[in-house]
Amino acid sequence: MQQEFFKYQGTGNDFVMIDNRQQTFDKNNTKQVAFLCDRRFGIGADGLILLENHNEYDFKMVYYNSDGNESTMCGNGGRCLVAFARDLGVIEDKATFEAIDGMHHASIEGDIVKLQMLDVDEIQKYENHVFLDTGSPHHVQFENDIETFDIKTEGARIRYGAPYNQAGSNVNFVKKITNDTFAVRTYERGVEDETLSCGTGVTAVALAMHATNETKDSLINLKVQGGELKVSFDVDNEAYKNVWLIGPAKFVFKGTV
Ligand SMILES: N[C@@H](CCC[C@H](N)C(=O)O)C(=O)O
Repeated sequence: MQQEFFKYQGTGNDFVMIDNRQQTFDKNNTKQVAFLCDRRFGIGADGLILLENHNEYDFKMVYYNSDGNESTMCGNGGRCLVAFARDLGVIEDKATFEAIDGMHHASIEGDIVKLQMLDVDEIQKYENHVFLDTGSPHHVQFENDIETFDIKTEGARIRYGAPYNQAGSNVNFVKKITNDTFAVRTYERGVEDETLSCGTGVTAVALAMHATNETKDSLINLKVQGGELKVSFDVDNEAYKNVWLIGPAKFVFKGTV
């Protein structure tokens, strides 16, 4: 059977999008998802996302990593899905949708998508790193040599090492640029490589930088390999609420495979 697809990217984190409102996509076919994401034999993407109908909300998001397995929340993918939903005529400029980590609000203006992320009330601080879950698990650590650092080798070592082991964590390397601006490079679990941007990752970095007093700001600029994102939040005691991930999400091309 021929499969129509749409390709979107958010700061270089790229996704195959499929309109699955008619439930025609075989959701358990891990090999097919991995094939569609393969950059040499398939379309090529960091992940694949299904847009499905939802009883209560505008739509439902189902996210797969490029290894073919369904995974936890993808922030850039969520932003791209909002752009896809707008382009399909499912929404106008506002959306409420369900993802694996719960309900999300979003808005879109041109190609800028604002996506509300999970509230975060547990941030684990260690001597050399911070761990938190922003819809997906994230290890955050400083790396001053960020431009030349071997992200893939070191990221994989941390991702597969204790305490994460096989279940794994995404790994973010951070360099402070100014009090409200940080450079970030991310090794992504399920892609098993560096991606050009990670939405839940930069969200984790912004909250981790605030929680460790590296910044007092609540609107943080994140420079990633594929562009720039912003994260804003409110702080209530030690909890982070009203967390928004903001940045571009763009249609690239569509086709049939
Ligand atoms: N690219 C994503 C994160 C996707 C999930 C991650 N690879 C995992 O399995 O934990 C983002 O933009 O948040």
